[in-house]
Amino acid sequence: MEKQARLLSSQLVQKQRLVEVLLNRSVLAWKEIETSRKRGSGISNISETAGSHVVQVCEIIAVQQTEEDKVNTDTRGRKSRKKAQQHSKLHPHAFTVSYVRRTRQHRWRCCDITFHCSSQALSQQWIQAINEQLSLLSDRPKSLLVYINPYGGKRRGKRIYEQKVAPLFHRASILADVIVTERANHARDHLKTEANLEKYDGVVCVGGDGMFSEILHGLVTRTQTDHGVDQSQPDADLVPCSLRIGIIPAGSTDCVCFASVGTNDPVTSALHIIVGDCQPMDVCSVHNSNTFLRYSVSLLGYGFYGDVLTDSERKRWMGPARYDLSGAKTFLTHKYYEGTVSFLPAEDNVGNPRDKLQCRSGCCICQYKPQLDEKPCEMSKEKSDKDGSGRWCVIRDKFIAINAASMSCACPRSPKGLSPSAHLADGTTDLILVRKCSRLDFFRHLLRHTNKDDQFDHSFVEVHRVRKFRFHPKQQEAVSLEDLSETNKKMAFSPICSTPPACNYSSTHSSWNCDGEILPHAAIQVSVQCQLIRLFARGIEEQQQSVCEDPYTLAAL
Ligand SMILES: Nc1ncnc2c1ncn2[C@@H]1O[C@H](COP(=O)(O)OP(=O)(O)OP(=O)(O)O)[C@@H](O)[C@H]1O
Repeated sequence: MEKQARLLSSQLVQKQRLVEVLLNRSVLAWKEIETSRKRGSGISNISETAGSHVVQVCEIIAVQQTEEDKVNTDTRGRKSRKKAQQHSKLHPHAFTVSYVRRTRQHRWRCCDITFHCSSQALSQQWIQAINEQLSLLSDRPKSLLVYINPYGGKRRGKRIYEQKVAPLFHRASILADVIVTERANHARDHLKTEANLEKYDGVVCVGGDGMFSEILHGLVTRTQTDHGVDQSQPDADLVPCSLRIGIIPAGSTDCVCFASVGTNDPVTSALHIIVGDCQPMDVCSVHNSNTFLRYSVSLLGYGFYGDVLTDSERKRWMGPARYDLSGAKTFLTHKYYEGTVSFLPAEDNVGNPRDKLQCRSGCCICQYKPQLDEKPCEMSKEKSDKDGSGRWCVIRDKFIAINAASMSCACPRSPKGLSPSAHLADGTTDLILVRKCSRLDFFRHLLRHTNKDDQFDHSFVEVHRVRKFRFHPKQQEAVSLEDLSETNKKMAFSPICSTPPACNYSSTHSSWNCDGEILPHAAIQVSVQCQLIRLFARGIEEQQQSVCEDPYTLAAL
């Protein structure tokens, strides 16, 4: 590690103890001089070695002069107050540094530390030196456009923003223009056409996954329009969005926030925005022929997950309990759907869906840049087919579920997620095919989403990491496996009907669940757009990362 030049160092007072404080380009560090009393530190990103503390400059939120009436508020009891008064006579000026402190389960908090100085000039010198370093952090946003869905989740979006997020933005001197949405798609439409995006360094979404999807569609569509790209073309090379998106979780489902931060906590998300984190994210574009349907960042599910969503939408009045009821009902119905899945395997990807390598902060699989020459597909049992952009694999079968997971889709119900090793930004999606099987086998497969067993380790399940895929349903009756008697077998394999409504389209086809929205088409083509957007996040940190202790800084103290 290269020795960093010392920018400033002084003996200051912190909580009535004399400390040596040092600032260089990367860290603010301090160490007690009077005593070397060891304190229980708990979980923290401040490195504490024998009374020395280190905070990374990039995790400092702000520094400000401490108001006089607050100088002694950190003292309890009469004795310590008296001692504090003596100290404050000698060190009447103070400045407070607010910084990120990690707590449990990937949560961040904003902590304050106050240093007392003997002179106003010294206090100002410290404030100026720290502010100068903060001003060099060019990734930090200065101006944000915030959309709040007042009806998301438990209708607490506005309160969450005003009480937990706005004060932090204010402290970090971030200007925010706030729009409280008045209808569904208000944010999407505003972003698409009206918003003056040049004014902002990022867009913030206060709401759940549905609200995030609005922001995603608005921003991606606007970017393509501004660059003259026609997003209705399935093979169009979409232009990545320059503005980052911040997600303040305030919905009933906040999967995207969870996958990119590791927790659904508004304060943590606000702090990731303030420090200017950046997490690239893949986006799937979904088309039907030359018609653009939607973008997806998490799950595209046909069959089981499509049916659960369709049924649960009819039960919205029940609240979140509708998902359990619809899940149970769909499971008992046990339908399968016949069709053809074609996919372009991501053979140049360094990972695979069963390698148990989870996508984490600084993920090497997402950072790997593959060569563009694609090797031929080695799957012998499937027919292969060329479309000029690589070797496609084709599977015709009866499926209970076809899922494409562009991220792990981990949530409290399924802590590992649908595809535990899926990556946020490697340009692929994990295509999971669950073929026709018994109800018991399907139950065993579902159960494995909740325990440590490999959910892909079943003869009727296969998983492929792909860059593109297509699905074409066979237009025939979907049947309940339970009722598969000779009579209805005949019906199940009856000739393909020419007009879908004549053979009850809704029972022969499932719907696609596209990040929680129902798609009206069964036949779709999907293309993964590598790193099309960026979030104010850094991915899930491997463990509670302590800052690397800077030995030179500590030695200098
Ligand atoms: N002012 C508004 N009035 C009604 N609907 C809105 C408004 N603003 C946004 N929406 C819509 O509300 C839907 C749900 O919002 P959001 O994702 O924030 O909450 P949620 O509780 O997680 O959603 P869900 O009901 O899907 O679980 C979004 O699809 C969004 O388009």
